[in-house]
Amino acid sequence: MNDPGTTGAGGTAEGKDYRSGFVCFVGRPNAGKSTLTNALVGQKIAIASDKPQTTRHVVRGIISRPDGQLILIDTPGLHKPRTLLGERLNDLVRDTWSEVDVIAVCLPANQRIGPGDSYLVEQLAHLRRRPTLVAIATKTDLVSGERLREHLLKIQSLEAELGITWAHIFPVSALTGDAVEALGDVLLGMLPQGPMYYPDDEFTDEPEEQLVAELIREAVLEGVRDELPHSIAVIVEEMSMRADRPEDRPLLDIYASMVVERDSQKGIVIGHKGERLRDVGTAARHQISHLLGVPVHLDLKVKVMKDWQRDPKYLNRLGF
Ligand SMILES: Nc1nc2c(ncn2[C@@H]2O[C@H](COP(=O)(O)OP(=O)(O)OP(=O)(O)O)[C@@H](O)[C@H]2O)c(=O)[nH]1
Repeated sequence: MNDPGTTGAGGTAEGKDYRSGFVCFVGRPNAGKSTLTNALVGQKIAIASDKPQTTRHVVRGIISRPDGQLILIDTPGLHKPRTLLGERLNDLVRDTWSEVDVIAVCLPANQRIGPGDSYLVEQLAHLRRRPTLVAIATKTDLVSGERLREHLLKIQSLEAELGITWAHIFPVSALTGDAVEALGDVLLGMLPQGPMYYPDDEFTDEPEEQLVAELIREAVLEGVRDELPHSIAVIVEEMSMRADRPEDRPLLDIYASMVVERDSQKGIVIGHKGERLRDVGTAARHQISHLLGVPVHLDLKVKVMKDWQRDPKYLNRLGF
């Protein structure tokens, strides 16, 4: 991702000292990743619903400065996979981690570093291509100087324990703003020289649509697995950012169809007075919105394609 020759999205670097690249904040739930993202990004960005054309990754925020651009990438957490989708999501997370320039591990100062944190760092140690690693001690406002010192030493000891090297160990409070600006400087300083990437993409790439289709399918199957195990497919007909939205309130419109094989199945999927369809829509919308990091409007219809599983024309259309 850090080769400006192949990844530029058409933007221009402002002089030869211009740095740009991709940073991913990781850490256990509640570690303070979102709050820190918002603090770093402050007023200076368009909270990104958009992504640079060069990547399939979810952009969480963009910090643009005269001397560079830092693009914060979002990934879901790693979870014990129970389904193929779960495995693919984990693969996607690891792929993303291998491609960014810097991974910043958020370790809240008010909590002991535990097995979950070690597991995460171990996963980073085993990536096929390991980016620069930074440790961020978050929420420093919640602890005493003594406790913070202990926390920082513990973070440092992970190096020997897990076979990694921190390029920096950085204490910060997103709440008070303490050291946030300095963290931005440090992160930007670690990026390679590169182009100004610009977020002007419209979520058109195929893999993302497939992922969305699968999230919808999972939501549908949740309620009807026994009744209709294999009869449901999902087509994402259209996916685009809604025009004319304020920059800080983006909305992604998704038009999708659930495909069933028979008229009788249509009723099952829709449910009494459309209740099931509404529930599925709500569940899927939350999942998609979480994955893509942008609020979603989901328009879900049900279509009957007679015996689609045996019809090559339908199968092609459904991407099998
Ligand atoms: N005191 C204090 N609280 C903080 C700070 N940063 C975050 N918090 C609080 O910690 C909680 C979790 O913060 P988030 O930013 O949502 O954490 P997250 O890592 O994004 O959480 P997930 O989305 O669950 O992964 C929230 O209640 C924040 O207000 C900080 O610097 N100081």
